[in-house]
Amino acid sequence: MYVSVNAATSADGKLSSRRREQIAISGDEDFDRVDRLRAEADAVAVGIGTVLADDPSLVRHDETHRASIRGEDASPPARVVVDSTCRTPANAAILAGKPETYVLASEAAPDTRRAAVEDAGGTPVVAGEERVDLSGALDGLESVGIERLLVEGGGEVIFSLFEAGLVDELTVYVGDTVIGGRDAPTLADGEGFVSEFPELALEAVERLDSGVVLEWNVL
Ligand SMILES: NC(=O)C1=CN([C@@H]2O[C@H](COP(=O)(O)OP(=O)(O)OC[C@H]3O[C@@H](n4cnc5c(N)ncnc54)[C@H](OP(=O)(O)O)[C@@H]3O)[C@@H](O)[C@H]2O)C=CC1
Ligand SMILES: Nc1nc(O)c(N)c(N[C@@H]2O[C@H](COP(=O)(O)O)[C@@H](O)[C@H]2O)n1
Repeated sequence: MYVSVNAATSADGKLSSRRREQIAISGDEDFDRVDRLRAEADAVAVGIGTVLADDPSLVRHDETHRASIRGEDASPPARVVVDSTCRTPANAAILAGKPETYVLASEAAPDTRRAAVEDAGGTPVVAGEERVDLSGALDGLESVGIERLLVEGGGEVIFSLFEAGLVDELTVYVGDTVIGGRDAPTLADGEGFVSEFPELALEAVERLDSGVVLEWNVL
């Protein structure tokens, strides 16, 4: 599977404030760029922290761009939540309507929560004992035809993907603001690396809105 990570940070590397509320760091041009990235993906993923903070639907994408790649009848990209214990609320926007939503869970998810996710329209994919085993879960997604995954965050999931060596490409929009705060989420949180830091090769730099888009391949 090809895994692409895209997120927007403040100039000081924050995804949001310490309140963990959704902040529009991107401007219109960058949101349009993200819609094109979504259109190129088989599925768009976020972690449960992002679902609980932002309640995203992940439905919006550039339909014209998708049709130009896949034809007019192409179905929209599927949605994915990384959610060990199936905490995704039944009324979460990410479970509403179409397209399909895969909930990547672990064995620790109680049967009642798995059933609640299914009743709300989601499809659990179980990998790992306590937390989601991301490598196994992505294999599960591949088995249902997902070859290109766009991950939008948040910082915990992005770090774990890097830690597991699963990221192929990283794109970051750096906006023109400073958020600050030691408890505010950053692009890659988790425990952090202390050695053997992932290495990136800079592929492109583009001015957009009042910020810049940086695109790296992961070596
Ligand atoms: N500016 C931007 O582009 C974006 C900003 N955001 C912001 O980011 C914040 C949310 O980020 P964050 O709190 O880091 O949450 P995440 O969305 O990264 O979700 C983290 C949760 O995912 C679950 N999880 C399951 N398995 C794993 C695993 N193997 N590795 C890591 N996590 C796993 C964990 O919960 P459990 O154990 O219960 O399963 C964990 O707490 C919000 O403030 C949101 O607004 C989010 C996306 C993009
Ligand atoms: N690219 C980007 N720029 C920002 O400034 C953002 N705040 C985000 N957030 C991500 O977008 C998701 C919401 O998407 P929908 O409104 O459902 O289309 C949100 O959950 C974050 O993952 N992204």
